[in-house]
Amino acid sequence: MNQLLDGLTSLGWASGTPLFFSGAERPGRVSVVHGPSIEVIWFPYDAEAETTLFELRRDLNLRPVAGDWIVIDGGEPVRVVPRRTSLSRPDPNERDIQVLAANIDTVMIVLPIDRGLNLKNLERLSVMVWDSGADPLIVLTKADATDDPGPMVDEAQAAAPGVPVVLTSAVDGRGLDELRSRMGAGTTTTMLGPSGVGKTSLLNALEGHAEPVREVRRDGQGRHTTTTRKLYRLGIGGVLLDLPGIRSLDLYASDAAVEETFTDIAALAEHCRFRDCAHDGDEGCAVEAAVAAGELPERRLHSWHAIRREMAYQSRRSDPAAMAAQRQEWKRITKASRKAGR
Ligand SMILES: Nc1nc2c(ncn2[C@@H]2O[C@H](COP(=O)(O)OP(=O)(O)OP(=O)(O)O)[C@@H](O)[C@H]2O)c(=O)[nH]1
Ligand SMILES: [Zn+2]
Repeated sequence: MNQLLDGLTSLGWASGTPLFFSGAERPGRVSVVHGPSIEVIWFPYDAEAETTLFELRRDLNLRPVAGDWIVIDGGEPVRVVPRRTSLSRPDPNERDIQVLAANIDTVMIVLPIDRGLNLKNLERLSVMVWDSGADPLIVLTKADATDDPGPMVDEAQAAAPGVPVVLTSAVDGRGLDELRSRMGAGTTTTMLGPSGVGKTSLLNALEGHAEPVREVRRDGQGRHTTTTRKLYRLGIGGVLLDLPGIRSLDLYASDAAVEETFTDIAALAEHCRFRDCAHDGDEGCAVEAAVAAGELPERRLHSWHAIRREMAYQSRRSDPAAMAAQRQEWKRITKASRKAGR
């Protein structure tokens, strides 16, 4: 059993958290979803990990995503473990919210500073991360390509109050140890950021001390060894989920997540005359007063307005009634499968 627990830890399971399988059930983790099938790294017999492609069962309690813990019984997935955190965005094709990845502890918001820092992207991404339940970490890349990174570190800090900011370079290696120190055994990290910001370079640089997860793959024709380029088992102990699908910046988040990112505006809003003040020409608005007094950058209030507008659009686009009904259905199925499974 101890060896199995070590194996699970190497997939990002935090020791000390409750075990999610019992009896003949076997544990695994979803590394990637290919249409109707899921790739699962799991432990069929003992502590030796294998990767298997399973067809998705229609009656699973949740539609699995990368990062999900999953229970295999009788050679097929029978249950997705309730998620601790989930990263989501509006589904580009359907009127719904799409969960992109599950059970991520830290989301690195990766942005370059070689040509100035895009604060708007930083704010949008932090809202998305706060909403997921994971801890955000701002990673500024390409520090070697700018003479004076200091002011941009300060700007990043001011744009996301309370979120740690790490200055890095894949070229000279600065900041990498600090990232590694946050990626210890039993943690799962992923990276968010637009194309070209340096995510792949960062991963390769971190991987100087790491190796991709390597297991035996069974594909019906026998067994052969392979590597999974989606779920990296880092030398430092943690797991890095590399999810090319998560590179869009569409936003869906709760009001609470916006407040976490805009704590400065939330604090000022306490002093607005009206509780439902829109900070947009309203009488007695303390936020606009702070902008006028030069205490709050105007850009910051513009971002806040833009993000709120976008969220209002997204929530109109998706159908809340249909979503609520779907959630009820999931709950019902989870309960039923728990009763049947134990
Ligand atoms: N000077 C400098 N250039 C870097 C650094 N990291 C990445 N680059 C360059 O930036 C470009 C994009 O880097 P990638 O790592 O491919 O970026 P990415 O975020 O993975 O891009 P996508 O795969 O498109 O999402 C490449 O030309 C890299 O050589 C760095 O630390 N310093
Ligand atoms: Zn106001």
